[in-house]
Amino acid sequence: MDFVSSNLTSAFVLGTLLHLNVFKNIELESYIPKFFFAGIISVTGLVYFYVAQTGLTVLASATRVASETSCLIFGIFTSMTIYRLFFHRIRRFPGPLAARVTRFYSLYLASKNVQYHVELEKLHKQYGDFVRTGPREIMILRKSAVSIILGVQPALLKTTWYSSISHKADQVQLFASRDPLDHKRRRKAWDQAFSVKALSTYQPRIKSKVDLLMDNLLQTAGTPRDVTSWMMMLAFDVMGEIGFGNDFGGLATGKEHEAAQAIHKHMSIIGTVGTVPWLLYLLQFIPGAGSGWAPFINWCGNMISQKKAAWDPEKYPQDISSWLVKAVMEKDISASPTEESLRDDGRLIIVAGSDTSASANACTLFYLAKNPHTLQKLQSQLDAAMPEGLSSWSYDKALTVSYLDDIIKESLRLKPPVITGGYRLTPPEGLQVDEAWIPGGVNVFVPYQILHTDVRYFAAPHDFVPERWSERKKEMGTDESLAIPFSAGIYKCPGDRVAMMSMRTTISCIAQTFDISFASGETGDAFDTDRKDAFTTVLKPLNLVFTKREKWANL
Ligand code: HEM
Repeated sequence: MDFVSSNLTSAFVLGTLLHLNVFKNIELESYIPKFFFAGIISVTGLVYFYVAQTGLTVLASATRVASETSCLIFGIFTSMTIYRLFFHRIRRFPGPLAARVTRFYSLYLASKNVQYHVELEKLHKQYGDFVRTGPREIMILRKSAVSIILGVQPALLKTTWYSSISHKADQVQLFASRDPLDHKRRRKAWDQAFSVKALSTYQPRIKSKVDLLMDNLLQTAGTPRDVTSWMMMLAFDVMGEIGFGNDFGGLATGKEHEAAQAIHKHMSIIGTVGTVPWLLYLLQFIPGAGSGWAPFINWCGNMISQKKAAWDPEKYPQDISSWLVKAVMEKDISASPTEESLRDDGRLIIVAGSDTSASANACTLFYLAKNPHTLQKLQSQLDAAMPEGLSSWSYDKALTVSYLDDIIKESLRLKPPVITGGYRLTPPEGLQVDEAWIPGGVNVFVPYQILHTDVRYFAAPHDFVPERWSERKKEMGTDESLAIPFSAGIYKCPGDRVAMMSMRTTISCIAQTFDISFASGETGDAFDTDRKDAFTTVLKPLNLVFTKREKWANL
């Protein structure tokens, strides 16, 4: 064998050994940038070595190094493919062949129509309750998996999916912190921001935003309104207000703020590229790739700076960011560890609270338009609680109308704003879910929407039946703990109560004041079936007509 062929063979063997002894045993995603940069340095160094030691020209050296690098990479991928197909610890779980080999198969499925949840449901129907959806990932469709994966103590770690910005807990927001101790510590500040007392300061300010919306709907009553867009503007204004004491001006101007536009332009990237978490992570190293986010990042950054400048230790915090700033200023153990992570926490307030609430409200209005008898029943209960309509509205009275909650719950069951989510890592000792033993170090998830519409767990699973949560609960065998739109366990949404408060306020005011119908030419079908799964939901426009009820003709 001549020198060149022996080098190529060695490179191939080295690639195989690298995979078997290093890559196979670590969370590769976390190290990809490091390997990438180490690779560039090694390649450059090797070209230099050949030029200096063998007298080859730069071009000839580069060509030789390119061949050797190709053989090394070929060795890595050959070993990886054989291992993943035939020797991997989850090789016995069924799933598409391509998904066993590479995460790019998920990227392919998600890119088809940004409806990864639809593709996952097809896989569930084809392969059963335990499906290998990635080389090291299993989707589980079992009731028992919910408490095992999301609820056990100590909690399972979040997967590398959450590290698309950084793998260092002190550089990122709470949601992206994969270190359980760091998360537990920081979660305290968030939970304080959603205490009963804090919520009572948010409630009138949520109502003031809903009032703005109501003024608008009253002025344009009888004409079609795109609720997808208006619920988005409402949600951003609410989260701006209770998050930072400063809204986005959407309801006042009828236009989406540039910070909100910045988020929405990029959601489908998260829905598609997010299926290969390390790829999403690498994207940020491309110069200019993140520039589209700038208006949003700047808005939140300015807000945090203002909050810090205006910090008054004597004053009760008036918004969510003030609670986070309070922890930092008082050097509390729950504080975001760095300025960078505090700013990222600021962004989390808007990202986590706005699109989710907007989607929940828009979907609930969709179901009320589609089910006039449900709307009428709700109206009569709201009328009984608040006989003077809007002028007699109070949050406490709206709370007494339990059918309102049944409707919201049913809408969240059928169309959870976080459609899939909740990716967790099995502990080193593995996990037992019913008859299946899942080895350690495997990514697992229970897709919320598919679980919520499983006929084994919900009777007439695709029908909108709010009564399944109350008078028909027994007959329909409804299991409360299975509908988990806010997830469960220690990573459960801390904003669930404020989200419910916001939804109750919005839906009760609108439903008591208006009859709701589809606009001419609107069937609601595209809205119903073409939701995009971008972690949170991206909705199609939905044109509804809000007609003032006869009863309030003089309003
Ligand atoms: C209908 C509205 C909402 C829904 C359906 C919802 C749903 C969820 C879900 C499913 C998660 C867990 C995701 C995962 O583990 O991968 C989550 C986390 C979170 N949500 Fe919400 N959410 C809503 C509104 C809000 C609001 C209004 C806020 C307020 C800022 C908020 C703040 C958060 C935060 C901070 C987390 C991360 C929690 C942690 O990692 O400990 N959410 N949400």
